[in-house]
Amino acid sequence: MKELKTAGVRLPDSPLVPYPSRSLVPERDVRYAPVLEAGRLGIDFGGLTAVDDFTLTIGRTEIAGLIGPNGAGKTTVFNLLTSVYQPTRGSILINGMPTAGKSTHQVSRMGIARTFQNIRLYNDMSVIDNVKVGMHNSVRENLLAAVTHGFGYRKAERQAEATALEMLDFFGMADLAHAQAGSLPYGAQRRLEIVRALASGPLLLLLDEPAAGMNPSETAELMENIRRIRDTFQIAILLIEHDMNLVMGICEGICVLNYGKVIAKGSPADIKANPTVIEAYLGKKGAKDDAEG
Ligand SMILES: Nc1ncnc2c1ncn2[C@@H]1O[C@H](COP(=O)(O)OP(=O)(O)OP(=O)(O)O)[C@@H](O)[C@H]1O
Repeated sequence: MKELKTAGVRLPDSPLVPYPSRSLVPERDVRYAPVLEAGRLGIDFGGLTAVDDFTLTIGRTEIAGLIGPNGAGKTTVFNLLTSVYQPTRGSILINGMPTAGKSTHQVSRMGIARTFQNIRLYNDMSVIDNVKVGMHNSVRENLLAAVTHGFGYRKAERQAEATALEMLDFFGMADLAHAQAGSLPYGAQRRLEIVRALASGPLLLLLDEPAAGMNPSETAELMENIRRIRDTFQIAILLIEHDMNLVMGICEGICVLNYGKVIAKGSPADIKANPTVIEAYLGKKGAKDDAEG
């Protein structure tokens, strides 16, 4: 397996004591404390309870899915996990540390990165500069050095450039490094968003509808890339996705939301066979066909 020199976060060398895992895939990551523990999370917008009693544990190297009908509260969960919203109730631990009261930047430094449902790149900037923006976590100390020691800053810049190129190469995009981000084809822009999120060195990567607007071959490539990201960087991935082939094909554990509440958790096989999910989300006939297929 290709080892990136500079990017990514490694699991600790010596395993922790056995952890009583409550993650979506209990047999995975049993020796490590979970990367995410969300406990009884809830948020109200005025009179509307968008998310309620949301409890989810994600293991260190788990690929997990968050699914549910339109308006179920999936993006709101991402906004809670990344401190875009502060919860009305409940708690979030990232790598064992509470996020209560933290800003989005602080939570990013704690190890969460995300992509958005609608692509949010700096279209006028180059591809590589977009990746370098994503690296702000690791180079921020060096920005201070820019003010105090010019040499340190130039060295940090060179390192950032090399790391960004290495990351782009990992996704087959090194030759596009100096193209304008906004000029890339749609699929490449989506890939760049993921590279940029990864560049911050997260422990947990949140992908909001990564396959939206992709054709079947782009989706197949995306699935392969998601697996490669997990295997190479040894991080956890939580994705929101409506493409059930992708979700069932790639996620080891799935959490289903309906009207802001968790209605099921389990393996793809469990979810496909769960009558509550079939009724609430997949549609009786579609889910039955899928489960039997
Ligand atoms: N800032 C907000 N103010 C008021 N209501 C909100 C806010 N954010 C989300 N909501 C409401 O919370 C509910 C959940 O929305 P959310 O976008 O999380 O659903 P979703 O599952 O991501 O849907 P989709 O699959 O369509 O993206 C919706 O009723 C939405 O209108």
